[in-house]
Amino acid sequence: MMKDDNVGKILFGWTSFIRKFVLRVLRVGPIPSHIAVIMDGNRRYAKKKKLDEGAGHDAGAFALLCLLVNCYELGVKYLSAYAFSIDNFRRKPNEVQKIMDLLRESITLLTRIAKHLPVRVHFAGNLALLSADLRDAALRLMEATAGYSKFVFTICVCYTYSDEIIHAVQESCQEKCNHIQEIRGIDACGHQDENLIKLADIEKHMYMAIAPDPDILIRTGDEYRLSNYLLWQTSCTQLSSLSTLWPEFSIWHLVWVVLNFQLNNPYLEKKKMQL
Ligand SMILES: CC(C)=CCC/C(C)=C/CC/C(C)=C/COP(=O)(O)OP(=O)(O)O
Repeated sequence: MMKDDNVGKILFGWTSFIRKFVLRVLRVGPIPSHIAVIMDGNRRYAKKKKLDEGAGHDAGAFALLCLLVNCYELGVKYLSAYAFSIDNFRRKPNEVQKIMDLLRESITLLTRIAKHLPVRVHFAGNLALLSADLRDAALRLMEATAGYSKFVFTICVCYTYSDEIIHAVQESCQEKCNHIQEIRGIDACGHQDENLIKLADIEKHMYMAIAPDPDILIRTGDEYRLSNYLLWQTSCTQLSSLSTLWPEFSIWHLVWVVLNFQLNNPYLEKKKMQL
């Protein structure tokens, strides 16, 4: 279980001189605007440390909140995390329940953190699949932090890219239908091109519309797949697969990944221009 005194540990326990110095040095180079993470290796971490499975996810949530603080201080503007995919509902019921409980605790913790760090928290995914109380807590946190614009933390929950694209297409169709109904009988024939669904319509209705495409996607736990995560948004993203288990992800891994981004940046920028 994540404890409330973790707020202090996350915000103040890590503010060492070395950490601040390292982040300042890193800021000399280009800073990624958006970092996304696939947090693999929580159960393996628990096994390695001879803990129960839930403790691995607790440690993973703590690592994520530390990354949030480090990204904020580094000057990154968006952090997105794949916290729970729709496919994860196929796991054992007690494991699903534990992750849901952890999400609930994380919402409480983030509400407290937001009092110290002006972070906008956004939940991206099919929130209708969450239990009513968890969905309400998520919506309340989104509403409470909606006024912050310096940093956006997106928690992808009940998310898969396939679901995101179906959602965006359905919403776009619905919007066009409403539009056609409005103009029917006035000048419907003259609006044919307007009635076609365009790229901008789809993008507007993506769950991830709140953030630009990620500059870096980190996957831990020695996995090299995208697992239905942000497939639309990652055509020009630097992929960093690390063998580290997620709960062991530290500031040094972040430094390594950002340094690689800085080295590759001229190439990535050139590729973006060619799109
Ligand atoms: C603050 C916040 C939103 C917290 C998120 C909590 C958290 C770490 C969720 C990760 C969930 C998950 C299914 C990870 C994959 O690791 P795994 O369980 O598949 O582990 P394995 O790769 O060792 O099997």
